[in-house]
Amino acid sequence: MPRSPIRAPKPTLDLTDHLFVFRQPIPGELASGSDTGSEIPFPPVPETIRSETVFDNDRPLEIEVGSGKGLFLTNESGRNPEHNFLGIEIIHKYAKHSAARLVKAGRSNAKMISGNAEPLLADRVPAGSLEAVHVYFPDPWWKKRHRKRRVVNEGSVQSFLAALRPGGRFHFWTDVLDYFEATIEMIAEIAPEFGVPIPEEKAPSSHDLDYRTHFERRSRQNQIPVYRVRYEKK
Ligand SMILES: C[S@@+](CC[C@H](N)C(=O)[O-])C[C@H]1O[C@@H](n2cnc3c(N)ncnc32)[C@H](O)[C@@H]1O
Repeated sequence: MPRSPIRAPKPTLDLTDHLFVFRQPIPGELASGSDTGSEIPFPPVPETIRSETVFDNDRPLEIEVGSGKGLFLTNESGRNPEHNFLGIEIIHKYAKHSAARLVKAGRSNAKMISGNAEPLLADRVPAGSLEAVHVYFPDPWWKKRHRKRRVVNEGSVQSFLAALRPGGRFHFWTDVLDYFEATIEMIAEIAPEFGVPIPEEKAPSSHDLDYRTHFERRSRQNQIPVYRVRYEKK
């Protein structure tokens, strides 16, 4: 199913407090991050990602990998103002769109990073520091030879596990049964500290944006089954 187009935020909307840009250096390229073109003004990601460096306070930090249009971050940061929420989205225009949504909603406890979540989780998040990692409806990469591109893979699961505090949560929802089953099996094998998956229920929806994410809305409106679990680190 194709994704619906998104509108670019108004250029007058100031996103600088809500959007960091992370660009991995490309060998041979100057360290200026020139692949973001004229959009360099967004601040770079702090060397260490924690509430103190990103939000200037010490509240529990939850990270969402692949935020898409930012519905989860916007809703959840409103519901839970005592926590901080950081979304990481690799497609710049979606990261900007999500940041704009957070600005418009007046959220001071949620921000976006435009960039690849995998190296950020592996290298910049201190061990045992996160309250939760959320991955909702990751790109399926159906073809067998492309499966190694899946964002939930052996390496990222190890990073999530290391980054979470004891008792911290990893939420994984998808509508791709094969992805779901392969992930459950892989976690049981390589990350027993996550224990058994805990089923999560779909919440009743009272209005058109009252879903966990845009992809959850799309699946539910099209009667596509969704597989939802949570792990809690031992
Ligand atoms: C299928 S969409 C789902 C978006 C949203 N989670 C939802 O449920 O509506 C998956 C998103 O993950 C993003 N993504 C894929 N790989 C990523 C990575 N390595 N780091 C950050 N975002 C990534 C994609 O650009 C895309 O926006």
